[in-house]
Amino acid sequence: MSYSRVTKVAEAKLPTRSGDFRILGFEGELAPDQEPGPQGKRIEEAVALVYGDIASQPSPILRIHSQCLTGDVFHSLRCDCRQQLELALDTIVAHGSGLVIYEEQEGRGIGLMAKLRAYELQDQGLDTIEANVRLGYRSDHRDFSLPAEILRQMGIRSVRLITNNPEKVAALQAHGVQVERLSAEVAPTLNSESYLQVKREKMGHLISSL
Ligand SMILES: Nc1nc2c(ncn2[C@@H]2O[C@H](COP(=O)(O)OP(=O)(O)OP(=O)(O)O)[C@@H](O)[C@H]2O)c(=O)[nH]1
Ligand SMILES: [Zn+2]
Repeated sequence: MSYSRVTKVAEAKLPTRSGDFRILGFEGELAPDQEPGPQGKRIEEAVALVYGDIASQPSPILRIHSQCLTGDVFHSLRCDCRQQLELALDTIVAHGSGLVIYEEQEGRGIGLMAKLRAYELQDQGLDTIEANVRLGYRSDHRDFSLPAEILRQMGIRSVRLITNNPEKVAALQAHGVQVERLSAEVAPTLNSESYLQVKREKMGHLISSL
C-alpha cells in the first residue's frame, strides 16, 4: 500500500491503568493509484501510544496491534489479542519507554462485520483461515506500510517488536526498519487454543507453548 500523505493530526496525554502514555493520531490517505482493501476506505487511521523518552532509545520496544473489538474491548477468549495488548503495555512501562501502534485493520483487514461472519462459520466447524476463504477473502489482508511510515516520520529506524508473526517482522524489514523480535506469547485459554494452533500450523506464528 502506498499513501499520498500520512499526517499526524493530534497529540494528547493518555493516562491508562498501565501508566501515563501520550496518544498520537495519524491519518494515511491512499495514493490515487491504490485499490482500497476489503473495507473500502481511502483514509486509514492509526494511533501511536507513546511511553517515556523513546527518542533517546536506539531501538525502542514496539507493538503493532491490529484492532480486535471483540478481544480488545470485550475481553473475548476466542483470541489472544487483549492479553497481547496488556503484555505490550506492561512490558513497555516496565522497561521505561516504548510505543504501541494500533491500526484499524479489524479482522486482519476484512472489517468487523466480515470477521463476525467468519466467527459464525467457525462456530460451524471451519478454522480461522478456511472461514476467510469461504467468504472470499485471503487469510490476511493487512499491510503494515502505514505503521512503517509512522515509524519513519517519528525518526525510528530500529525496533524491538513484540510479535509472534514473522510476516510483521518481514514487512517492517522490507520498509528498511531493523527488527529484533520479542515474543508475544501469552497463555492460551480453553477457547483460544485451537485458534492459536491454526496460527502456528498454517500462518507460521512462532508459538511454542501449546
Ligand atoms: N478474519 C479474522 N480475523 C481475526 C480472527 N480472530 C482474530 N482476528 C483478527 O486478527 C487480528 C490480530 O491478528 P493475529 O493473527 O491474532 O495476530 P498478529 O497481529 O498477526 O500477530 P501477533 O503480533 O503475534 O499478535 C485482529 O485484527 C483480530 O481482529 C478470525 O477468526 N478471523
Ligand atoms: Zn482478537
